[in-house]
Amino acid sequence: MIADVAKSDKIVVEKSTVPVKTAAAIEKILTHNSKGINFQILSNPEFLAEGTAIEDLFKPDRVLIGGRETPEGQKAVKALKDVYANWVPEDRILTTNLWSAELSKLAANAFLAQRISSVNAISALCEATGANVAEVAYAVGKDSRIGPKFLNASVGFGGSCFQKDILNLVYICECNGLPEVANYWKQVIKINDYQKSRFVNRVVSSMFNTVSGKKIAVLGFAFKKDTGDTRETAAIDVCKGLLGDKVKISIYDPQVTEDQIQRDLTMNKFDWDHPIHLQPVSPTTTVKQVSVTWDAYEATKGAHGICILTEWVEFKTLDYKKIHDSMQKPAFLFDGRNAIDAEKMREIGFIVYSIGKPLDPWLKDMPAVA
Ligand SMILES: NC(=O)c1ccc[n+]([C@@H]2O[C@H](COP(=O)([O-])OP(=O)(O)OC[C@H]3O[C@@H](n4cnc5c(N)ncnc54)[C@H](O)[C@@H]3O)[C@@H](O)[C@H]2O)c1
Ligand SMILES: O=c1ccn([C@@H]2O[C@H](COP(=O)(O)OP(=O)(O)O[C@H]3O[C@H](CO)[C@@H](O)[C@H](O)[C@H]3O)[C@@H](O)[C@H]2O)c(=O)[nH]1
Repeated sequence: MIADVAKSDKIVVEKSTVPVKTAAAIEKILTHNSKGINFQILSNPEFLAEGTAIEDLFKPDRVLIGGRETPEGQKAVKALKDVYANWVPEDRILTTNLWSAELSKLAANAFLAQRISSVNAISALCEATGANVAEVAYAVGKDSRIGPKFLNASVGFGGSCFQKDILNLVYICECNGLPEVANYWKQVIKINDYQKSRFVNRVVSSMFNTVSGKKIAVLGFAFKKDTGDTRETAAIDVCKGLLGDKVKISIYDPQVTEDQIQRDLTMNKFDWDHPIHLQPVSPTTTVKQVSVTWDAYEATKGAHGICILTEWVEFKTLDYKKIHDSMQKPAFLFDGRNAIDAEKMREIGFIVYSIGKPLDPWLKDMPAVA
């Protein structure tokens, strides 16, 4: 512990995303072990996103520093502010009290995830009514009070942060006797789970209500493009949902290894959060119905359907005519990211499902039961 080795006063900075009041716990532990040394705890949450980490570091929307409202606390805040001031404009460095900084990080992620669940909820209604979610999101986002970012309907948000941080927020609400507020935020996760199962149901119902014995190619396994991270990726739940129906799945992702995919599909939810030596995986527990390829054409060869689950740019420029020729007919394409031009795919001969877009007559005849 830092208290064991510190020989002079220290500033301790929380960078990780933590429950509100964590600084108070750290402060207590350090003070009780301090041997006369003073510790100032600061909250300085990290807002970078994967895939854009360096950009976010150099040009952050804001830097947030929370500290005690005492002269010592404010001195510590200033010391950290001076470090950031080397490359971040001063008006982007916000200073608050400790609890505001800790809570702002959780609130920011909850708001971001809520936007995705909101547009995903609307995507279900678009499919039911013939509206187009891209047009709706564009029109809604043109309102400057709402703004255009983070309104892309998808198969569901993933990543190590959103779900964990909302559950963190929910837990804090419950601990503070606020069950209504807790339930409000829980709903963001419920809609995300609903979106993933809705996608699986759409795949199964379109393919004559069963995928048993069929081959599905999954293009993209990472939780978003430009990362090999698979934590909480929607692909895990979609693959597990399909595997319930004895499907054969062939997966291609430019950044994710076979080992990682097998581990994800055999592991229980949240087990990835444990140290690797405690993870319950052995070579005998691989999923036999799943194969992993290093080529999109190999993955799709002989397949009955394709699911696009990550918006990798290279998926836009694949030779879909060649892919269609190599597939079983009718050939299905389920685009969980609205990543490709559905009209062009229809011209090639695919039966296409795009999240939140007007449905093919084929899909209308086979409504998915969510
Ligand atoms: N990944 C991101 O893009 C990102 C962005 C902003 C904030 N964050 C936050 O940063 C923190 C780290 O995220 P990450 O993606 O680097 O995670 P990570 O899983 O890669 O790293 C977490 C590390 O903490 C260690 N750890 C876990 N529990 C521990 C414990 N009880 N005691 C000591 N060590 C423990 C793990 O062994 C691991 O080395 C999280 O709080 C996350 O919410 C992450
Ligand atoms: O319009 C959108 C935007 C994102 N997503 C999905 O949402 C998830 C999260 O995306 P993103 O936020 O870009 O990635 P993260 O790296 O998880 O970053 C989030 O989580 C980090 C960890 O807390 C924060 O620091 C960042 O600010 C916050 O954006 C991914 O599955 C995306 O595909 C959508 O489905 N639709």
